[in-house]
Formats: sequence, structure tokens, C-alpha cells
Amino acid sequence: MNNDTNTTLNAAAIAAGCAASASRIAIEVVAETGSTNADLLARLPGAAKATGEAAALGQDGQDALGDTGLLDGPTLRIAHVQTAGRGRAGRPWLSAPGASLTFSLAWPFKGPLQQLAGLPLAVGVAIAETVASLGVPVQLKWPNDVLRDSAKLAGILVETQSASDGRIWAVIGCGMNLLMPDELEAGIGRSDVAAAPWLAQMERNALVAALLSRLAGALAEFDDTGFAAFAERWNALQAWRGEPVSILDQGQIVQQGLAAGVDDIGRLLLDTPAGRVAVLSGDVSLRRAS
Ligand SMILES: O=C(O)CCCC[C@@H]1SC[C@@H]2NC(=O)N[C@@H]21
Repeated sequence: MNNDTNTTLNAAAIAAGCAASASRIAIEVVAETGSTNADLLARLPGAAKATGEAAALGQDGQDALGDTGLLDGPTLRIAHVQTAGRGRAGRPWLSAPGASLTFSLAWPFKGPLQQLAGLPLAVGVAIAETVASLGVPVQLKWPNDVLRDSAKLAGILVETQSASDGRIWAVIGCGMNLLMPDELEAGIGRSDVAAAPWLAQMERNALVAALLSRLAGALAEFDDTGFAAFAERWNALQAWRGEPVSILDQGQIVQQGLAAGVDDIGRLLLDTPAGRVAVLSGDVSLRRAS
């Protein structure tokens, strides 16, 4: 089944499906906005006046102003449509209406900021494990892309900010491709994007509740222990483990080696002819130097 009832997001239905770990998360559903990440960042304590424009859905009893106040606790914002989605490294995040999940979760941490090293990877683990538990096996591409058959199923953008309430906040954005955009199905455009029709058939609120429940548990654990507790789980999910990969910086190959997992702070380990190196930034690719 994949009709409107199945895909209409509803805050109360999401909350009803959540585990206790997610019970204190405020949930906002909007029909359309520019970027759910930008919306939440603009509402952190001490942030400049909110700029996100949202058309709230009447069914959740929200009005256009009621969901734009300052945040005081964990908040999920999920949009049916995003018109200015953003991705890592300043790239745009494009998603066809109805074909994807686009949501952000604002979460306050005890801090300090350095303790959030590895957070994007821990988020990747939580999302990949949720998807796998729902019957879709996936892998992780460093730092945190969720891959299915080597193509991108979900992207994660974590933006952190030190707020005037003395806490460090992370706004964790996730875009998940559920159905292929029409042009991809017609064989036009990018072929490096994966979809998960199996997940698309799931009742959408139940899918969000499953993701939110596991994320909430993972974020609480991360706040207590940092990334070390996630490293082994990340390594078990690594795509192309032991295979030759390249590290790209602005599209140029800057390092090559065999993918060897991550260390306890989330750096990518590469086995090179000169020994093992730890990579801090860049994009992983299967591209080889010509
Ligand atoms: O792979 C990436 O580059 C990260 C993509 C993150 C996209 C999501 S969609 C929901 C949230 N809002 C945004 O503007 N971006 C994130």
C-alpha cells in the first residue's frame, strides 16, 4: 500500500509509535519549508530571529507561529517537502516530493564541543541499524552516508552550535530516498542514488517513529560515552572494508589506501604502502587515479 494515508505525516501518530527513549522529543510536522536544519538552527537559544518559513499542517493542531519559538528541549522537525535542502560541504540536497523523508532533530548535549567528535558517525550507525532492523541491509560510507548496494540511500548533515543556554546543540538532519525520482526511473540523471521501496511501503509515521526511537537512544548513549562505544558497530557496517578507496578533497584525489575502519574518535583508517593513516576530512570514493 502506498497511498496518501500511508504517507501523510502526523505528529501524534509518530509520538504514539515511539519508544520511551524518544518520549520527551517535541514533534513538528510541516507541509513545506526551505530546510528543516536551517529552521531548527534559527530557533536555538541565542540564535538570531527565526528565518525558517513553514506552513504547518492543520491536522497536528499547530499554527504558523506555534512551532517557531525558541527550542528548550529535543525537537524533531519533519517536512513533507523541502525547497532548499542542504547537504554536507555546502552541497544542495534535492528530494522529490513524496519520494523521500526529510527531517532534523535538534538535541542538546552536556558538551564540551570537542566531545561531539564522532557524533555524525554515531548518527549513521543509529540510522543504518534502524533500516537494517526493518529488513533493508545497508552499509556506511565514511563519514556517515548510508549506502544500499553501493549507492546512497540516506545522507546525514550534523550542524553544531554553542547556545546561550550554556548547552551545545546539534541539529541532525537526515534525508532518506524511499522512491526513485521519476527521472531516475526513466534512466535519466544520477545512478549513484539508491531507494528502498520496501521502506516506502511502510506506514510513514511508523518508519519515522522507529528512526526517532533508535536515534534518541543512541544520542543519550553518545552524550554519556562519546564515540568509542560506537566504533565497533560502525566498523561492522563499513562499506568497501578492506577494498582500495580514494579520499577526495574538492573532487581531487588526495589519499589512497585500503579501507580499514574508523578509530575511537571517528577518524577513517586507511592502510597505505607507507603504513596506516588516520583521515580527518574528505569524501570517500571508489575512483582510482588515472
Ligand atoms: O549527504 C548529505 O550531504 C547530507 C544531506 C542531509 C539532508 C537533510 S534533509 C533534512 C535536513 N535538512 C536539510 O536542509 N538537510 C538535511
